Amino acid sequence: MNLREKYNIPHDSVITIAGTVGVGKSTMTHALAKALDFRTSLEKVDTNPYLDKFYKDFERWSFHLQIYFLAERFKEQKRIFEYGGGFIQDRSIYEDTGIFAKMHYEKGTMTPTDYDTYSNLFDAMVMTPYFPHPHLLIYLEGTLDDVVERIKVRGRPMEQATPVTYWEEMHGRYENWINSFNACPILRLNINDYDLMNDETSVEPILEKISLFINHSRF
Ligand SMILES: Nc1ncnc2c1ncn2[C@@H]1O[C@H](COP(=O)(O)OP(=O)(O)O)[C@@H](O)[C@H]1O
Ligand SMILES: Nc1ncnc2c1ncn2[C@H]1C[C@H](O)[C@@H](COP(=O)(O)O)O1
Repeated sequence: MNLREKYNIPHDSVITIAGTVGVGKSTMTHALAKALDFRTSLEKVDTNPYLDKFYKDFERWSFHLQIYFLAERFKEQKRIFEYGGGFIQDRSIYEDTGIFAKMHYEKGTMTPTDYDTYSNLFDAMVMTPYFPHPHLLIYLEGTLDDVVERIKVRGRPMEQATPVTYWEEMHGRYENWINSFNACPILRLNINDYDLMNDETSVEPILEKISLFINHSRF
């Protein structure tokens, strides 16, 4: 019996991993996909044509970057649907608008007109009865210090050059965002309660929790 069967997790489940930059979403995505024999839907950072430019000049590139992310995530959504589920998704589409676009608009690095255009497009594409929401959103939470340390260790140059106040602002916003999120069931995991890098068996208690949440909410 494989782990998916052991924990009675439906083969067509779609699980999305949310949380601030550096908290461990990609690591969790790979670990869960491996354990469940699911496909991954990853955020591609290296091939993003706007990300470097964006970090150098938020005002100039924030609208372009949001449109790019929205298109990429929507394409991924289509791919997940076409395969009939069985996916772990690295970051949810909801964070693009609820965290990033909103933050840049409110901090003055996205114009009101651009934010309005982006929000209208997002709502028309995502906030409709036809958009398939994930079966579960796993929210990873950690302290600001731990997250900043992980960003440092990972060493993406554009993130190193970004002031800590940016990560601090984002960290605070995530807490408020998750408290009012209601598009699908949420499982909160604290990053100090598991260690997927050094202990492979730590995935099993997570699968157990996923099973409880998914089977409680899916019919
Ligand atoms: N349990 C862990 N303990 C220590 N470091 C971790 C752990 N999980 C992830 N990391 C490291 O933290 C950094 C950020 O993780 P990553 O999965 O890329 O985060 P995200 O996708 O949320 O940005 C990476 O360098 C990764 O190796
Ligand atoms: N919607 C977004 N707007 C701005 N920046 C974003 C958005 N989504 C992701 N990002 C950035 C943040 C990181 O630098 C990279 C990858 O995110 P990660 O949380 O490390 O997977 O893209």
